[in-house]
Amino acid sequence: MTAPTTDRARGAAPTGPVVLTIDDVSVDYLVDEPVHAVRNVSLELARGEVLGLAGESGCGKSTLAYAVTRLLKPPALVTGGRIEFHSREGYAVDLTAIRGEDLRQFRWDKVAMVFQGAMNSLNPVINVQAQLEDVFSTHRPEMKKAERRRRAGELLERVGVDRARLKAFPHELSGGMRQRVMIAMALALEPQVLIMDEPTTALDVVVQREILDEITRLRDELGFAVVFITHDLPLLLEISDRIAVMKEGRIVELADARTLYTRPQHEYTRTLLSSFPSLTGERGAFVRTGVDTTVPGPAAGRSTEEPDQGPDHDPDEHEEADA
Ligand SMILES: Nc1ncnc2c1ncn2[C@@H]1O[C@H](COP(=O)(O)OP(=O)(O)OP(=O)(O)O)[C@@H](O)[C@H]1O
Repeated sequence: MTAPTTDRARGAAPTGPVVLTIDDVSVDYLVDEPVHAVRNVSLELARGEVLGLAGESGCGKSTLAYAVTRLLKPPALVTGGRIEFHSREGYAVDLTAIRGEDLRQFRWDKVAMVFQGAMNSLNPVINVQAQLEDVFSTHRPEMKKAERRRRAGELLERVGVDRARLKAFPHELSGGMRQRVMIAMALALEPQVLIMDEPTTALDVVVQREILDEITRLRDELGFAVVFITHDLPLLLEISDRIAVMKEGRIVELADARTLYTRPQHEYTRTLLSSFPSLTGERGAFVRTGVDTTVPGPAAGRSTEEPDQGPDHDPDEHEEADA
């Protein structure tokens, strides 16, 4: 087991078997003035959990994701640490050492990714069906054409897109649908870890919410773990089991979502929480739970907690959100 990142991380160990261990990982960008983008980060991801990675722009979230997926390119250099994948089948893979064909096989198969703007990386001249089938031709060469075809249709429906869209070209789909196709591709080989870096940022809020619900449902159904990266802390509070807060390349706090929200320990986490008025205003409950408690109805009245904002915080100040 890895040593916890900080004292504050101690109460936030994963509950259950670990699928990914990030142990003391550091990444530098070797430019004129080297940037220490990730500094001694240690994290454990439990099988099937959603781990949110929060922090302001430039704190190193994407660099960490790229280190895990081994997609870093020079001038980036992993200067230390170890990343290990623990397979459901009982073996471990040292992701810092894996190379060549092994790495190519590993990626998508065990750990898949959906990045911001991934929807724009679909090939514009190939229809959705061919792009989905291509994942199988590359990684499952033994699969027969009819099987690939069937699986492509199933995948599309799994992410909430009608099978009739298989023949569509990317430009014929909305942004949300294209992002769903990317999620379908990432899930094609039933990976055990899905890394999502701002996957819904470019989409409008309604579509964003639909896709988040879909990801949560698929996680429940398929049991993969998710590392969900965004600067949008309210969103993470909604969807994550645990949240790691990153600042200047380090994880400064790691806790389950509720604890992080109600009892933030680190000054920076408090600052981050308070920078989202939606979390503390009367609409806070909606932002956190998706249930609008300001509108009378069956869902109204669901209890939510307000964050501990330090000694000056007046607990009655936001009582409407708790009503
Ligand atoms: N190719 C590069 N060369 C030099 N420095 C880089 C490079 N890519 C990223 N950095 C620096 O590394 C640090 C971490 O960047 P990173 O993109 O990982 O942060 P982030 O938290 O993902 O930000 P964002 O939310 O804006 O995507 C930043 O200081 C950034 O300027």
